[in-house]
Amino acid sequence: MTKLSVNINKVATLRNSRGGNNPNLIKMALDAENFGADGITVHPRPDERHIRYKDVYELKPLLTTEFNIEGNSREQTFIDLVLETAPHQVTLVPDVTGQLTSDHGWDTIQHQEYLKATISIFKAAGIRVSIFVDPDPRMVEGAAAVGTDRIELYTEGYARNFPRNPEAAIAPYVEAAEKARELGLGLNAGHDLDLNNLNYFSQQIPWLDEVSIGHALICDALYLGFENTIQLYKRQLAMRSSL
Ligand SMILES: CC(=O)[C@@H](O)[C@H](O)COP(=O)(O)O
Ligand SMILES: NCC(=O)COP(=O)(O)O
Repeated sequence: MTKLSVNINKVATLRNSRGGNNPNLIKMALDAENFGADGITVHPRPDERHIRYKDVYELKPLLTTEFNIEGNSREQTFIDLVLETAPHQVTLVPDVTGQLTSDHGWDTIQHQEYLKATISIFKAAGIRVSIFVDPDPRMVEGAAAVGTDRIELYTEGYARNFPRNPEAAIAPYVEAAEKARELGLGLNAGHDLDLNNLNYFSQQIPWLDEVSIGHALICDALYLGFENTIQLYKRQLAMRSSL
């Protein structure tokens, strides 16, 4: 069954807006686990506008589910943070400095040497590595060649096109996911997944290992409550019907 990793960046964004500790990020992470999350994802950025490096150090010993740290490994501070906190998984994302949010995957061919070297650092420390890629079979082949354990498919394009034409929206993702399976890569997905588009994605690619979801899930929680929302997302991943 596909795991749900709850991205708590937006909880930190809300907390930081007033400078205090409300909402309490640690409590919300632990509550997310109690409410059924299979993991917690954070994506620290150098300006610490949401998750702070200090949060990551505090979270690690307290979490009981899978901890996934996403970020830009071109920053030495990110590499140090990951090696010092030793999460279950690190997801390498080719962010550029000052980027609003992640908006593209790795070019795994152009950056082959860099990725090989960086992935080997994390793997030597016993940390599973996933790399963020666009749904392009060539990029998936490139990912296998650099030695990553998993890929994370960047799903913003799927989410954007889903309301108009679900079949067309999912097609490149199924192709990329099949390539990943053929090459023996684990498979994650994330970005803009929500209660409307998650079940279809999950049913079309049932071998998906994990989704990480933050923005929509935290927005839904404002209306539906945090516990209920996590359960609703889990249900989308569990539901199987003849489409
Ligand atoms: C890697 C990725 O897909 C992003 O979705 C990111 O982790 C989300 O975090 P932000 O919403 O803070 O950009
Ligand atoms: N890796 C994607 C992620 O962690 C959350 O993305 P989003 O749901 O906030 O768009």
